[in-house]
Amino acid sequence: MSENREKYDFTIPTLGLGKVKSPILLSKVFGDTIANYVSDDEKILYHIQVDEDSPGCAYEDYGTIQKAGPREKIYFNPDHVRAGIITCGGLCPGLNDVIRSAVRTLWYRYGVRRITGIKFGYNGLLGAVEDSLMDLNPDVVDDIHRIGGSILGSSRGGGDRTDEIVDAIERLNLNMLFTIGGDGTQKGALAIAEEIERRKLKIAVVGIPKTIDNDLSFIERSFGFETAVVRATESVFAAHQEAHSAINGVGLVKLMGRDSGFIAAHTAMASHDVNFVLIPEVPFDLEGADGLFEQLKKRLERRNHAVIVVAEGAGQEHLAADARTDASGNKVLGDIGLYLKRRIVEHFDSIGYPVNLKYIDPSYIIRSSVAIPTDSLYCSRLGTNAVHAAMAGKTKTLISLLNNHYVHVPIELATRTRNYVDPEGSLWRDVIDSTSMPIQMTNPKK
Ligand SMILES: Nc1ncnc2c1ncn2[C@@H]1O[C@H](COP(=O)(O)OP(=O)(O)OP(=O)(O)O)[C@@H](O)[C@H]1O
Ligand SMILES: O=P(O)(O)OC[C@H]1O[C@](O)(CO)[C@@H](O)[C@@H]1O
Ligand SMILES: [Mg+2]
Repeated sequence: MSENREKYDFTIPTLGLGKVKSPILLSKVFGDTIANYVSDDEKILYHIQVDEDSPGCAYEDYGTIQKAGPREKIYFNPDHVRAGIITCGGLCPGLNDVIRSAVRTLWYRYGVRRITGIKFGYNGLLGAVEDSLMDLNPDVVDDIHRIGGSILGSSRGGGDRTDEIVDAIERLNLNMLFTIGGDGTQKGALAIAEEIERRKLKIAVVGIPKTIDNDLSFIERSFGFETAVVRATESVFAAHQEAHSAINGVGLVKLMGRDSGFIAAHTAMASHDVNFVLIPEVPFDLEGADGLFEQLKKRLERRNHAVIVVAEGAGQEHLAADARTDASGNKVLGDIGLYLKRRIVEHFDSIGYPVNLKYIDPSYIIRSSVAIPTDSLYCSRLGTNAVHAAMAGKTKTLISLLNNHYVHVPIELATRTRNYVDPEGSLWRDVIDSTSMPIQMTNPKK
């Protein structure tokens, strides 16, 4: 097993040595009940699974990751800092919590007074919108955790115009940029940081990973994900209630999850009412003995009602090919929810076994909602650690939670691959167990 493990290079790029004494007064002594500075040498293990048969089974061979947190010596003199914060890509619960925490840490902990919010993502830096800048301070961000969305707005597209973006960053005199966004945003951030390096500028680029789909690698759980699952279970409860109260009732709920079915998988397990979970990682048939129609019929004959959860990226093979992409280059997906709704009703009508199907698509209600407390707390800590990283001169770096520690992960590593539900892993196995979805449905013979 351990032979297959890849060794990752977790080296964190920096702008230079930290020579400035941090204005945050912490301790270097363990046991004095005062929080300690974190040194660059404090690391955690990436792989914690131990395979006892293999020599040197864990430890350094498989990568150690630098812990995030306040450094005793920092790179930037806080008086000289001009920080920029940007949110890009789709909305996600907790964006405002991250902004709030970054602003408050810059202001109160480091004494930074020049903080600029860039509105509507990378397009805001490209002059595509009027009044694209916003001064940020603790008063402005005081209550923003109580509202969903991002006070800065967001957008797709434009991220590949790296030269123009760096020109704008130079014009604004920024020396640190916080990029809050998903894989696309962070790929853009890396390109920006590389151009900054080519121009021999000293500007830190630190990412805070955001994706409601939970599909970023090297991030244990992305912020907003728990909120999404909580909100999604409310829709499943409604779908179940409707289905349970009808003759041959079928509740069909479509959830987000473009390439990865984490929200669908977790919601199914958290709600205990779901019978069929359809995710992008696991193909399924509609027709045939192991197809959805036949298995749904069996379930209805047995229990009179059924609930199906489908992730938006599931079953795309059933839909007409669509070559379109959005402004960021993401593939435009076919609407699998509406397709299933139509096909299920048509099929059961055609066999003289009509069903009463209620369809719920709560996607944007979920995505724009306020973060639940556990997510809010998480966002606060990500924002704070991002500021510590930038002040210490880290760049091309993401803040992540791994093995229950806040750590620095190179953006290059985090954006190299996507995080998927492993059809052969324990999460999907437990989904199958808890829903009793027939296992043969998940292995179509094509
Ligand atoms: N490969 C890339 N290089 C440079 N910029 C990119 C790249 N991919 C995307 N971007 C830019 O990043 C921004 C956000 O990308 P995108 O719309 O794909 O959302 P995201 O950050 O992946 O978040 P999510 O998928 O959660 O919505 C856009 O402005 C887009 O132009
Ligand atoms: O409708 P939009 O804004 O293009 O975003 C939809 C996509 O954004 C996401 O919510 C990711 O942020 C995906 O789950 C979804 O596919
Ligand atoms: Mg993305």
